[in-house]
Amino acid sequence: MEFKSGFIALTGSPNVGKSTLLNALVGTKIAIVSKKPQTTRNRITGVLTREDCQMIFMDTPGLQTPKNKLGEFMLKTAEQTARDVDAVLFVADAKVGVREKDEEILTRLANSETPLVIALNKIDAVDGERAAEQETILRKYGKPVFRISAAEKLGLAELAEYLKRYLVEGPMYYPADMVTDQPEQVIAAEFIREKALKSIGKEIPHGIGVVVEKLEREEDRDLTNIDAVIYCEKDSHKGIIIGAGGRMLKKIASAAREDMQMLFGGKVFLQVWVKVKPDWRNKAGVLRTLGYDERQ
Ligand SMILES: Nc1nc2c(ncn2[C@@H]2O[C@H](COP(=O)(O)OP(=O)(O)OP(=O)(O)O)[C@@H](O)[C@H]2O)c(=O)[nH]1
Repeated sequence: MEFKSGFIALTGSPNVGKSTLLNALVGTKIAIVSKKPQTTRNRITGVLTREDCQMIFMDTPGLQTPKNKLGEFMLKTAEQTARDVDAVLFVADAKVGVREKDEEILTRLANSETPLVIALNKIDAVDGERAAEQETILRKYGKPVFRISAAEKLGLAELAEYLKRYLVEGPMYYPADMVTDQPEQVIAAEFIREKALKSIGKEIPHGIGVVVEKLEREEDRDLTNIDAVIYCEKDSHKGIIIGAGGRMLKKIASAAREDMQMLFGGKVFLQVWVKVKPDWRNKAGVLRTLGYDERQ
């Protein structure tokens, strides 16, 4: 039996459930899920290994009109990824419906040489009629459309089976037990960012970045020591993140620590600081320190 492998880009508008889908397909919490749009900023790779094949998923940042350097970088990364892969999996949201922007992107993707597969997600949240209506819109592009629910794990086996046809005879790029190639620091930072976004709600819209400055293992004690900094734009935001008596920061850190313990195994000792760096999103240099490398 020949072994097949390939790279598949996950793309679609913000908040349609790409990260949830990646996690559901790969089976371990890697990509970051949040109710806020635009939470995926890194190209997090999920690896699905089976006896006969390996699929490497790229979780691309949402495609949208860029508003600042970070946005420009995100769009560029998404488009580059779509060109370099064996297939593109476009995710649409049955709840919100197919947007004008989705149709623009689908038109572009359908005309490109890379095979395109479309998934209509969140079918658990709509009735059959609504799902059928959205599916009709998506079928216009003459590409396969799958109805799925990433959250309820519906239709995922069929989707994965279909995607296998785009794999090509090739090596196992990653060891069978590996689920991501992101450096642990980046994943740890994403965990903190996700918890902060969830806890702080709308008060600091996208105005934070997280850097893990130290990640050291003490194998004999089964302990990982992590130091991280949350960057925000304003003093008032720093106050919100820290919270009265430091309670908010404590809540963020302890929730993040739980996820880290699951990922790294053993105990995690986590220390988080909050620093103000005005306008951090528009500074290419800072973006690089935060792990968003333009050269990728
Ligand atoms: N009802 C329902 N909700 C879902 C499903 N999949 C994802 N969601 C929810 O949709 C929201 C966005 O999910 P994400 O996985 O973060 O979406 P994303 O496309 O990765 O978002 P970006 O990182 O902004 O591009 C979260 O609140 C998820 O819980 C689904 O199948 N059904």
